[in-house]
Amino acid sequence: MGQEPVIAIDHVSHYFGRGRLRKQILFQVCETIYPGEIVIMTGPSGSGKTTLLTLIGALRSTQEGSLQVLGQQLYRASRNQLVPVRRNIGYIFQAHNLLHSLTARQNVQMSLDLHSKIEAGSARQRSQQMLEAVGLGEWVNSYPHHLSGGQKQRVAIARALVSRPKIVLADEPTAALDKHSGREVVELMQSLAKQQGCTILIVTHDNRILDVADRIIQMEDGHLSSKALS
Ligand SMILES: Nc1ncnc2c1ncn2[C@@H]1O[C@H](COP(=O)(O)OP(=O)(O)OP(=O)(O)O)[C@@H](O)[C@H]1O
Repeated sequence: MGQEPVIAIDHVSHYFGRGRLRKQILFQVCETIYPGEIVIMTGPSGSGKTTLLTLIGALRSTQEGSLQVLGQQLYRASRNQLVPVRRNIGYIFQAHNLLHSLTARQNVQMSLDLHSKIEAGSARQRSQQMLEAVGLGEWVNSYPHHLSGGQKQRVAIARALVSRPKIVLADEPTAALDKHSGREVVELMQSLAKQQGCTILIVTHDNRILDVADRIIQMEDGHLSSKALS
């Protein structure tokens, strides 16, 4: 492709447990993901998808192999080296993890507060605009318990994208949603990400959203393979 990869995974293995209970979960996984790609990872429950996603997200330590994310080697990286990588990643999880005591806007703005260079007034304005972009302009001051499942997930998307991350990692983003809202949510992620030029990696069991991907990869028993787009 002639471009630097955003994510370069080279013979990454991962183990849980110690001693006799030590169990290998990922086996020499290799994969390269380029800027702007939307990649969907599918595969059976327990095959290691979330484990790989959290390794890429620098949320757990790489034990074996080489894992480069945004040019930073994560294997043996120091805490200080991980912080800038995490700041450039937007995370969207199945349980949207919104704070119930904060309004939709405050939940979104929280993610900008981590970027100390953005001053409060502009953080507020950007959060508001992002909520408008996900169709929640009228719900900016609502608390999560007044929002539907789909609306909460849209707040989580606004929160993940407001800081214009270079990578979005989403774990089962549609699991709690009905067919219509699930589709809406991924199409929204797709269009916002294309506008911002970011790379998206989605883990899903949801066959209804496979067509948003540029590429589908399949995890099976800790082994990753490519899957032809039908
Ligand atoms: N912290 C942990 N300690 C021990 N084993 C774990 C831990 N986290 C995950 N596992 C095990 O690792 C394997 C892979 O789990 P992982 O969550 O990565 O699978 P998955 O493909 O994402 O599954 P699902 O689709 O059900 O979310 C499973 O057998 C799981 O039980």
